[in-house]
Amino acid sequence: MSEPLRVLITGAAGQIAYSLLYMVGKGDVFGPNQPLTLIMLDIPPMMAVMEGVVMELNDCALPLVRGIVATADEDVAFKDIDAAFLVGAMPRKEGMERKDLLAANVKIFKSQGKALDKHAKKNVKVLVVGNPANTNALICSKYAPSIPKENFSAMTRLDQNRGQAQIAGRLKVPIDHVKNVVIWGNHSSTQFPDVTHATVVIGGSEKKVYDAINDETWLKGDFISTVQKRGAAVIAARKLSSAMSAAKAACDHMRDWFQGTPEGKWASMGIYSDGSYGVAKDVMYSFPVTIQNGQWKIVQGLPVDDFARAKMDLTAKELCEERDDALKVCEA
Ligand SMILES: NC(=O)C1=CN([C@@H]2O[C@H](COP(=O)(O)OP(=O)(O)OC[C@H]3O[C@@H](n4cnc5c(N)ncnc54)[C@H](O)[C@@H]3O)[C@@H](O)[C@H]2O)C=CC1
Ligand SMILES: O=C(O)CCC(=O)C(=O)O
Repeated sequence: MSEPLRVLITGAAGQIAYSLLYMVGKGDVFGPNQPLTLIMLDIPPMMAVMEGVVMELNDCALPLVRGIVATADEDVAFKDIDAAFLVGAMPRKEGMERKDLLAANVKIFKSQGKALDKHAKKNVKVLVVGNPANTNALICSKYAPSIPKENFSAMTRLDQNRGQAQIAGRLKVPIDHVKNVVIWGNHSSTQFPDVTHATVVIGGSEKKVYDAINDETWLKGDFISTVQKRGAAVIAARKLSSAMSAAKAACDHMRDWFQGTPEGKWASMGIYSDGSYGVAKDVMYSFPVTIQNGQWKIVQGLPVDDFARAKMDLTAKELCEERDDALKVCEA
């Protein structure tokens, strides 16, 4: 067995972390043979709660967990880490848009960017979950100039999972029969969940989702808005934001990043835009990627029609505005 990987989870006393710590600790992300040191960061007023979570984590008796560090000190938390799940941030309440969180949350990611720059391994892989996730990831990377921009990402995997679940439900097939629903852009209500390239195994053969569903009005209407507004629907029902599904999506994202995407399957992740598909540069935009040996590559050459173009541009515009607002907050 190899040396333990040092894995940081921030917001460790919060609701996403409560599921995420267990999933990571039992090997869902780094595999069944990879020992781990779990590092938990939260803010000082949450230390007593975090102590309780540490007790429970110990009581889970997880063989892969070889050490637990629980701290409120960023200098301790970011030391020599291999992977970071940056979850800790304020969640949105009913009636808010995710960008309403920007002023409160972006400063957390400025500070954690600096801590990454100073303390983390230079090949650390960083997943930002805390909202507004894309812009927080961008700010984090800007304050960690010694770490390659490719090592920062924002979570849109929950949106991909939501989209694939909608399709599987409508076609009454198991979820793993649906693949390559793409999320373009921001993890916000402007995102574009795109099924143009998605396929489904149905009746033993692979078909285009578009043909299998055979209802363009739904695919271009309710399907898109259901995925865009799913976070708000969960908040309205639970009075709390998605947590179990967010933790699962964070595991899917990091697992694919560390272990690679299966042959023929794409993952959507918010990554530093290189201008592919005519998208603005210098934003963390969600693209379809394939991953091998820990390196993602944008899936290139997909046809983009006028409908898609308008939606991809709208979400890019929002990201540019968020970036400019966030930089103002950071520089103030
Ligand atoms: N990208 C995505 O798909 C999703 C993103 N989210 C976002 O994830 C974030 C966390 O959500 P929950 O766990 O439900 O919230 P929560 O409120 O249950 O937990 C957040 C935790 O973060 C901690 N925290 C605050 N500032 C911190 C700091 N500077 N360092 C470390 N910890 C800090 C809080 O004390 C709290 O324990 C929210 O911003 C939420 O909107 C949630 C679901 C999906
Ligand atoms: O919608 C929110 O703001 C909370 C959680 C989230 O980002 C989501 O469920 O997609």
